[in-house]
Amino acid sequence: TPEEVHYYEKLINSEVTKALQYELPKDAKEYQPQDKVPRDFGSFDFVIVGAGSTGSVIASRLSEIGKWKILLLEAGQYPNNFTMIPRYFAISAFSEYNWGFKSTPQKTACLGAVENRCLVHRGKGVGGTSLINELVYSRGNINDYNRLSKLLADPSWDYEHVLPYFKKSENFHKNNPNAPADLEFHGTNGYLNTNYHLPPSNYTDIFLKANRELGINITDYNGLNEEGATILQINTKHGKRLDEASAFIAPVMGRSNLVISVESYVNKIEFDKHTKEAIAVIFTKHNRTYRVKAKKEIIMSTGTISTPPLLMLSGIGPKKHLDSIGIPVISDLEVGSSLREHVFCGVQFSSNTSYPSQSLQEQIKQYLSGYGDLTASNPIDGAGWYRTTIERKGSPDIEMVMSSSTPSELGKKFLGWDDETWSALFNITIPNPFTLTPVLLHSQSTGRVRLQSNDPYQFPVIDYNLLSDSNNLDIDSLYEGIQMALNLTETEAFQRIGAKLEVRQLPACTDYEFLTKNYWYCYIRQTAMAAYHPVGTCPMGPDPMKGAVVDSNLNVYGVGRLRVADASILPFTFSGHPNAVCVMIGEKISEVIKYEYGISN
Ligand SMILES: Cc1cc2nc3c(=O)[nH]c(=O)nc-3n(C[C@H](O)[C@H](O)[C@H](O)COP(=O)(O)OP(=O)(O)OC[C@H]3O[C@@H](n4cnc5c(N)ncnc54)[C@H](O)[C@@H]3O)c2cc1C
Repeated sequence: TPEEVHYYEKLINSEVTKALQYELPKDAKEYQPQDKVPRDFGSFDFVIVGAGSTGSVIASRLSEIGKWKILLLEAGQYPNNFTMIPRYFAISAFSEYNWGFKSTPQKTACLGAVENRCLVHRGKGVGGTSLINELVYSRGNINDYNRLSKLLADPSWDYEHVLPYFKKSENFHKNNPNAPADLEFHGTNGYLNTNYHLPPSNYTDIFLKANRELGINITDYNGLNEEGATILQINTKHGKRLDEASAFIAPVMGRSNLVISVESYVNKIEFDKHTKEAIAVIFTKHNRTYRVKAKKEIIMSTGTISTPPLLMLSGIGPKKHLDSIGIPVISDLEVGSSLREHVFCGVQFSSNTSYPSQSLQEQIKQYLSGYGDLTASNPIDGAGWYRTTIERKGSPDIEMVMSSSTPSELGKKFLGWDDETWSALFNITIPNPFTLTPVLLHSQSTGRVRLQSNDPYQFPVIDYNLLSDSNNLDIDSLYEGIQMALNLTETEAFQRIGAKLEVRQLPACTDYEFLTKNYWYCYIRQTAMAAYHPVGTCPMGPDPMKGAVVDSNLNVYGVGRLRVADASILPFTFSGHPNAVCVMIGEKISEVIKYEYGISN
């Protein structure tokens, strides 16, 4: 109705204005309580901490068992009408739905960002990071899982065994008849709607044609063969964001055995001194402190960046580090010691084909009918998965994403560019710009997450250490990714739209001859950023002496009744985005728990 269109127009204008003025928080002091002695919040069979992509799935699945009482604790709020608009993910990132973390000043990447800090966008709210993500549904490569199961010596993590969980969660719609889809790899009865953005984009067509010219396969990257060019699958329903809470929790909100407590900031797990079993969780809500007991288990699903500080504050972490800040050690484990990330580095081009522009009202009308620009984070949904000459792990190590790229103040803010780099790259008029962005998938470099102090209301110290491997394999791979982007734009398909490289001399790179290999290496270190896919800070593995934090059933080593289930458990980055993997982890661990308690076979 015209009223609805007017409502959304007002909502969008006000959120954009708010986001432009919004300062990301510097700490979690808003959760600091006024009391000291915890009040009793009762007891539950399972306490799940964090209602993000993984925690939402676990809460939904465990509460299927009517006799189990489940508590889901979440620091943030429920999603709203604005977070539901896929196109505005970067605006939602400048609101109370983002924790607002930043990395330490970096030396080998993010050099064009303010203070050389990469922004570490992490969602806060019921839905977690899936409230602000780009909604691409991607599982990674079959070989990622086979490599994982080998490392764990546990066949339950190989692709054959995880595929049923992917299918169980998925409700796949082949709503674009031209999209490549291996239907036998997709599920159609799950909570998680997966489909294609409509209408199909002409730019995507050009991208696929260019790939075909280069002899590259067109493929369903979530099917048998990931490698090749593709049309991305996204998690939306009738054009709206389908974050994991909307998918898995909204349909079961009526269950009386599932209690969700929002605005509840967990700051500690308590253990029985003798048995070292996790028995309670301490959290603050509306300036008060509470203790809730867990009769069976506590499951930490607070994500790759927030799970390590919570474990460390509770006495689980590297002894040396905990000793240095005066936290008594319960289990000496390498928590937070191997942060891994994807790294992206965009390259701009101009063209002679304009992207059709529409009024906001028109876009809203289409959104309300379930299609159009607002229904995807990136309406150009062409992407490719390729191997460089460096790749040795049997799966693509570069993803290429095509997007439209109209420079904006919000884009600058979202990526954290400093004025100098921003002006050099974008403060120029580029006709009909588009961007090709290679993403490094198999990063060799590792970073870490540590505590600043024993104060739970301070943010963690996040050192990405991107592109820092001594053999330069990471930067070599990204350089090859850029060459792939240049090759693609030299095809007839791209030349027909007049594709032309639009890279400027960056002030920080004037020592290098423009567009030589050395120049590109400088360009990469200036403009490459963390791709918001962090994993690895509580890695699964068979041996805690070799850095593992959890076993392959996600039990934390050295203590009892405590599991970690979120992206932090992945010991290496996959050839894909992590959200669908988190959903699979949630499905899998829920089955494992039901089995261990004699509920399912
Ligand atoms: C901009 C952006 C784009 C992305 N695009 C994609 C994409 O297109 N496809 C894809 O697959 N992945 C994407 N990702 C990554 C993906 O969304 C995440 O990897 C995934 O959501 C992580 O899930 P998780 O369960 O590990 O943690 P989260 O979803 O982050 O959940 C953690 C939850 O714990 C809560 N929490 C944290 N600390 C506390 C505390 N102390 N007390 C109580 N609650 C707490 C948080 O508020 C949050 O709700 C993107 C991420 C970003 C930021």
